Order: sequence, then structure tokens, then C-alpha cells
Amino acid sequence: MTAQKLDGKAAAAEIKAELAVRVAALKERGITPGIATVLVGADPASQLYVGMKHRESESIGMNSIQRELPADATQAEVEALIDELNADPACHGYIVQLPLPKHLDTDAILERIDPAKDADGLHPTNLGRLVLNVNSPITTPLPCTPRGVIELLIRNGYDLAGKHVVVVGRGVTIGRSIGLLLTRREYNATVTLTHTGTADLAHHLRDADVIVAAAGVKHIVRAEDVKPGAAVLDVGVTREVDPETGKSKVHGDVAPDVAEVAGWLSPNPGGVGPMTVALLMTNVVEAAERG
Ligand SMILES: Nc1nc2c(c(=O)[nH]1)N[C@@H](CN(C=O)c1ccc(C(=O)N[C@@H](CCC(=O)O)C(=O)O)cc1)CN2
Repeated sequence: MTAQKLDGKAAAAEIKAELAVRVAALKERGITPGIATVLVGADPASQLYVGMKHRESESIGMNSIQRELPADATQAEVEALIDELNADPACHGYIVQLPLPKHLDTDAILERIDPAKDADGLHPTNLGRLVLNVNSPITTPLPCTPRGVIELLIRNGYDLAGKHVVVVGRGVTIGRSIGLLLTRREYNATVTLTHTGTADLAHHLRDADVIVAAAGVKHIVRAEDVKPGAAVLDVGVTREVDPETGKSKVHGDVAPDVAEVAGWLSPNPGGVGPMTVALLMTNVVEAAERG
């Protein structure tokens, strides 16, 4: 079997085309949706991701506000910037790029974001609403990567209802929250969340209809542990310097030979990453539409 490609670049391009229409409609009402990012320090991967967020947003007519602080910024300095963005009417939604330098209290910073402007959907109020509002439509920002994974499957005609989804990794941007979305009535999936304390990962993976690999461990999902025909979403990123070229190379959580067993596979790069950016933009456009 050679897996069908879950092409994140193509799906993200579709979403961006749809958003461009909504941005134009907002502009006719005198509203230009504005996205902001806060980057603390100069981590090259974070700089790359933040740059993509601004480039993509501007390409569909959104305003973008890029704020940077040095790696040794204090908690008070970061919080003062958060307060500024909370009060800025030109900013409809913003994110604090993660991870933050270790001396900063990430939870306190995320909690200080105005929940209505929380473009990442990671504020405790928004995550709490996701837990509580099981039967009514969600009208608050949703976490971007989980939303991106689900959109990528749905736009490729994959029906999640009744499926067993095994998530690998309990990180804040995906692992901890994707189950809250997938177990809602509109998706009706059953979710197992595995992590570094899981006794027998392979046992869980072999039972999965869908694997969401977000551990950040190179090739942790091996072909022999994947059920034939399963859908496999490769989210984790490990960067290594190629000794031959001296260039940095991205490796996913999924071993290359999984493509011979899986029914569906998202490439990495080119899969979930572009979807994260597209759904971030969606959260900001939705915030501007809510007013
Ligand atoms: N505040 C947040 N911080 C982080 C998040 C997040 O959702 N919110 N997720 C990741 C990084 N991330 C977005 O910020 C992100 C990662 C990857 C991509 C992407 O499109 N990658 C490309 C490859 C790019 C390359 O390495 O050459 C791809 O997959 O095709 C976009 C966004 C951690 N921090």
C-alpha cells in the first residue's frame, strides 16, 4: 500500500482563498483584521514560523503587527507588551510564539492574553469553554494545530466518526487539547492520549485508525506499529544538521516506511505545519467578524 497524501499546503491554500473573501467583506465594513505576534529571543525556528504567519496574513489583505523582545526580557516587560496588545483596537488576535525562554512563566503570560484576542486558543478560558460546551457550537478561538489536523482530514474526505484516534505527546499546542475537539459530537471520535509515561506505545498504535504523532521524537512511529490503512498525521519536528551538507534538516515523528502501510499520510514538512498557520489566520478573521 502507498498512502494517500494529506497535502497540507493544498488544503491551507484553499482555506486562505476562502479567508481572502471574508477579509474583503470585512474591509467593505471598514474593518481590517489585524494579527500580531510576540517573539521573545531569536530562536531561528521561531523566527521562521513568525515570519510565515506575517507573510501569509499580509498576502490575504490582513494587517500584521510584529513585536519582538530580547531573550533576557523580564516577565514584567512581556506582560506590559501583552497589556498593550490587549488594548490595541488594530489587533483582533495575537499569539505569543512558544517556547518562551525558560526564565519566563509561560502560563502566567498566556493567561494575561484577552481571551477574545487569543488567536492560539490556548487561554484557560477558551480551553475551559471547549471542555464545557460539548453540545453547543463553539464560538471562541480553538487551538490551531488540533483544528488544522481535523480540517486536513475532513477536506480530504476522511470521516472521523467512530474512529479510534491515538495521539502521541501531551504538549500544550496539540496533545493536551486535540482530544477535547475530537470527542465533540460533531466529530464523534474516540481518543487515547499517550505520552512518555505510557507503558506500551506500540500496543496503542497498533489499534489506531488515526495516529496523530506530536511527540517531537524522530521516527517514534514505526511501520511495524501502524495498522494497515490507518491515517497518520505527522506533527512533531526534530531538526538535525546533515553532516554531508552542513544544512539543517527537518525530521518528523513518523518513519518514512510508514507510507507503505498507512492509508493516508501527512508529509512533514508540507502537512500539518501550513494548516496551523491557516487556522491561526482563521481564528483572527473570526475574531474580527465577532467584533
Ligand atoms: N504560540 C504558538 N507557538 C507554537 C505553535 C503554535 O501553534 N502556537 N506551534 C509550533 C510552531 N508553529 C507555529 O507557531 C509552526 C510550526 C511549523 C509550521 C510550518 O508550516 N512548517 C513547515 C516547515 C517549515 C520549515 O521548518 O522549513 C511545514 O511543516 O511545511 C508552521 C507553524 C511551536 N510553537
